[in-house]
Amino acid sequence: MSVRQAAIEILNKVFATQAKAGEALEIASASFDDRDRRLLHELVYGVLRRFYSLEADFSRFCKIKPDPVAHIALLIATYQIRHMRVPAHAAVSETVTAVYKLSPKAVGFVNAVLRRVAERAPPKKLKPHQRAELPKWIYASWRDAFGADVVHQFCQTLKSPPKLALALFVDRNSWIEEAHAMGVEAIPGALSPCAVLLDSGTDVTALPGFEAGQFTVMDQAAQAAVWALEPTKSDGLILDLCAAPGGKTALLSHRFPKARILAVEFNARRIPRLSENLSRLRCGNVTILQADGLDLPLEKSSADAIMLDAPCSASGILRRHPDAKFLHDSQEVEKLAELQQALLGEALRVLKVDGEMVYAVCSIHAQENECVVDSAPGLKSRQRLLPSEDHDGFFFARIGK
Ligand SMILES: C[S@@+](CC[C@H](N)C(=O)[O-])C[C@H]1O[C@@H](n2cnc3c(N)ncnc32)[C@H](O)[C@@H]1O
Repeated sequence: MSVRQAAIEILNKVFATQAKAGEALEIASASFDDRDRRLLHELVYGVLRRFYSLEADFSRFCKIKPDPVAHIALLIATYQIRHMRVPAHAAVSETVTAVYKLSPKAVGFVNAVLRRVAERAPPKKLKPHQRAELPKWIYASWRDAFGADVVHQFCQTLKSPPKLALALFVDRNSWIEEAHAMGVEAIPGALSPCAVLLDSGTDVTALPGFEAGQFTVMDQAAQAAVWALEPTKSDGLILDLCAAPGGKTALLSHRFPKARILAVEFNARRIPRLSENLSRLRCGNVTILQADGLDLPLEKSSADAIMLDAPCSASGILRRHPDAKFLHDSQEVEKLAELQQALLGEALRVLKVDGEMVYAVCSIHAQENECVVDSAPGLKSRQRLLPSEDHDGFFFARIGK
């Protein structure tokens, strides 16, 4: 199978069956060498990031509605013509060959449309949601919440891959010095005392301390949510609800080495990875519990502190996971908000009086943010970080009892 064919199939799975792009890519990548794997990755993520402007571009030349394969092929080829250093004739012919294998009757149509795309400049005017590369409903909701200028500004940052961010469990200055000595550019992150930022393509396995579990990959906005937790007792019981794959558990474990940490995860299929990560990151004070965060097998008022990193629509991490904008609609966001509210209620049941918890989500929709926490009587503070060049969008709130 060619790279373009694989890209069409992966994107089709994302659009038609709401598959996660990362998982589909991991499966498909196994049959390609490094160079083709990088190309496949770039085609899939490039199209997901710039879907709306690409669609507006080629649609000018479509007299009929393309079938799903033709639609995705047009996205892929238009992406190559506009954003990659692939000669237009090669982008067209390679894509047309892939269409021939997957939907032969669409070949003539795709070929004709792509030739027009290659001859013409991109459209001068795009609708606001197309400029922001967002579905209409997300654009409208964020425009109303944050203002059009702010949305357009942060959406610019969503069009390219993010920096690599690490949470370090060793002295940050010494680690950065070691990285510099190896010729690796690394700078401290401003949002977390243990964050460092590196170029997006950096190979983590070649960095100092990888084998020794001295760091984990985690955006610095997510780290800030963990640093927001201020337990009254640093050697008590800390619950990490919704723990897999364990990034925040690991940071909690290293921040509070004397605490007993219980990492709760509902999805049994995610437990092996959680367990593997925690042992690689030397988190000796953590016990894993497979349980439903909505019905915890724990006494009322038994935990000193709780981190609740709730499942969400991932609207804050579109730069990292641009498929998230195709996976949830506004009704699903409402359903997620109900789940988040219920998880918060159960967390507050098991939290000790005078204990403290952090509610966090990597989404910036108000429904999943202030609408969830504002009715909590012990709300102490809340913060929404909008996505930027240096970090993801994130929301976290400190809540006492
Ligand atoms: C946002 S992810 C957590 C990321 C994790 N805290 C980290 O930093 O690596 C949400 C997790 O919640 C889990 N989850 C979903 N519903 C749950 C429930 N009812 N009880 C416990 N965990 C749940 C999901 O399986 C998923 O692993």
